[in-house]
Amino acid sequence: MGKIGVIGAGKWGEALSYALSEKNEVIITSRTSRPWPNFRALDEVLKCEYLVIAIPAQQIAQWLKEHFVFSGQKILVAAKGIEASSGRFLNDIYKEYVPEENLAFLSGPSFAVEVMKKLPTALVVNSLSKDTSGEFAAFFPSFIRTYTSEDVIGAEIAGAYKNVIAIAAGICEGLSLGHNAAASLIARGLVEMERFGRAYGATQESFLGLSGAGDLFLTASSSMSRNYRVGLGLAQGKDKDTICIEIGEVSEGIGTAYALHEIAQERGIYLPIASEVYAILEGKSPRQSLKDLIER
Ligand SMILES: NC(=O)c1ccc[n+]([C@@H]2O[C@H](COP(=O)([O-])OP(=O)(O)OC[C@H]3O[C@@H](n4cnc5c(N)ncnc54)[C@H](O)[C@@H]3O)[C@@H](O)[C@H]2O)c1
Ligand SMILES: O=P(O)(O)OC[C@H](O)CO
Repeated sequence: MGKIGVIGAGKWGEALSYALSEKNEVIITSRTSRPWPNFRALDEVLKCEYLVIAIPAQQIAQWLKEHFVFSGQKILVAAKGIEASSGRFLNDIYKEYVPEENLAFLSGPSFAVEVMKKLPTALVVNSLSKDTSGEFAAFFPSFIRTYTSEDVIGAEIAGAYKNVIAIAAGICEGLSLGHNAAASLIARGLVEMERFGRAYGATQESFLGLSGAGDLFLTASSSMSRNYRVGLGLAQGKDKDTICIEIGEVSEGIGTAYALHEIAQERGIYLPIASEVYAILEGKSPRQSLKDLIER
């Protein structure tokens, strides 16, 4: 198998580098140097035929502008989020630099810490090009089952939106609202995600499978999720900046909630849970949000 370059050595970049090393030669780079044998300078990694980019959604546009040079690479995007400042999906950002047939997007339930332990995992590689999705899917190790799909927009929306519902689920747990409320929130969250996706031409299948329901069930039911932990913090009355400092890792649900709020306003799409998450991030009382959702 060919050489794969991973860009971004946060939790997910590190886990993907580790997993992909089972069958491939993998090198990794990041802003901060790491004492790993396969750590290399960005220039060298950019020369790889296949790149896996794990830089968060809120930073990727700037990073591409400053550092990326297209020379025919195929790229697997590992981030899950919508750009808050513009409401742009990752596909829209990347395709300014890379032909769409060279782009693939990774989705599905996948905590990095479990991948690092080689626990069984199932993921979807989504690309408009069957060749590109097939090539990336074949790179994954034996403990990761991969599927392929052409529903790029569905996978992207599902992966980003579930982070916002996970924040809501953390709030639900933090307020001790019980299992009935948690299950209702997850179920209605899935309906909301799918309705939003449909407005962009996504298929229902993506939301019922690993990219949607699978990742939502994982993230919205475990304090291993950073987004869920943001919700726990909000329920305790902490503000988002304090919570982000305490967590110390990226929570894509925050930026994505702001992006969804903007899109919902512009396009007149009904997103009750995401709208309440946005309002809570802006300081609304979680109990008032609950009341507004229940009495709606
Ligand atoms: N951790 C997981 O379990 C997991 C699983 C699936 C998907 N993801 C997604 O992967 C993405 C990355 O998450 P993570 O867990 O690695 O986050 P993390 O907080 O562990 O690391 C973020 C990484 O991004 C890099 N980064 C941040 N700003 C940058 C910039 N301006 N330029 C270059 N690099 C920059 C940081 O240096 C760091 O290496 C997110 O979109 C997340 O939703 C994470
Ligand atoms: O820890 P989170 O909330 O960023 O979630 C990580 C992954 O997206 C789970 O699939």
